[in-house]
Amino acid sequence: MREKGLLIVLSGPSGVGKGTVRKEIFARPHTAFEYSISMTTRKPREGEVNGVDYFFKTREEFEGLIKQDKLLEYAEFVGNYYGTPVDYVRETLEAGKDVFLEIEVQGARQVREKFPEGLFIFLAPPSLSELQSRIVTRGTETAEVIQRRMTAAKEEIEMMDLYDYVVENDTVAAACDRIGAIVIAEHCRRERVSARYKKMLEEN
Ligand SMILES: Nc1nc2c(ncn2[C@@H]2O[C@H](COP(=O)(O)OP(=O)(O)O)[C@@H](O)[C@H]2O)c(=O)[nH]1
Ligand SMILES: Nc1ncnc2c1ncn2[C@@H]1O[C@H](COP(=O)(O)OP(=O)(O)O)[C@@H](O)[C@H]1O
Repeated sequence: MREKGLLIVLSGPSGVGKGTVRKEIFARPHTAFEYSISMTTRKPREGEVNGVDYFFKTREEFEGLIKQDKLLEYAEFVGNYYGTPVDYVRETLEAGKDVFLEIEVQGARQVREKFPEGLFIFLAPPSLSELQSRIVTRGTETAEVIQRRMTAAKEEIEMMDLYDYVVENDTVAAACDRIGAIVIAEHCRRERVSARYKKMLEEN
C-alpha cells in the first residue's frame, strides 16, 4: 500500500508573511507539495484570480458548503469566511501527495483536532512592530482593519506553543529554507517507523 501524504499546515498572525512565504515555496523548482486553494467570502483584491488565489464565494454559497460538510475547517476572520475544501485534501493525501495549507490560527486548531498527525508550523514575526509595519506596507487594509488585525495578532501569537515548529520570518528566503528543512526531517522521522519498513522486516 502506498504511504499517505503529509498534511503540512502553515499558520500565524495576519501580516506575518504567510502568503508571501507560501508563494515563494511554490515558486521554487523542487517543491513537491500540493497547495490547497481555500474558499472565501472576501472580495478579490486587485490581481487575484478565482480558482488560483481563492475560490471566491458568496456568504450563501459558503454557508451551503458548511451545511454539506464540505469543509475540513473554516473560520470567520475580520468579517469574512475562509475554509479548506475537505474532499481535495483527503483525496490528495490518499494519493500519497503532501498537501500544504496556509490558514489562520482558528482553522489550524480545528485541523489539529481532525488530523493530529499533521505537521503544524507557526510563522512568527521578528517583532510586533515589524508585524504592524508589514500590514501597513501591504496597503490593502483600512486603518480600522489594521487595528483589528493587530489585536487579533496578539492573541494569535499566544497560541504558538501549540505548534510542532515555530519559524521566524526574518527574511522570506530563510523562512522558506527552514520550512523545507522541517518537511524533509519530518519525512525521514516518520518513514523510520512507517508500515512499509515494518512490513519489509516481517517479510525477511
Ligand atoms: N481558517 C482558514 N484561514 C484561511 C484560509 N485561507 C486563508 N486563510 C487565512 O485567512 C487570513 C486572511 O487572508 P487574506 O484575506 O487573504 O489576507 P492575508 O493573508 O492577511 O493577506 C490569513 O491569515 C490566511 O492565512 C482557510 O481556508 N481557512
Ligand atoms: N520576510 C519579510 N520581510 C519583509 N517583509 C515581508 C516579509 N514577508 C512578508 N513581507 C511583507 O509583509 C506584508 C504581509 O505579508 P503577507 O504575505 O500578505 O502576510 P499574511 O499572508 O501572513 O497576511 C507584505 O507586504 C509582504 O510583502
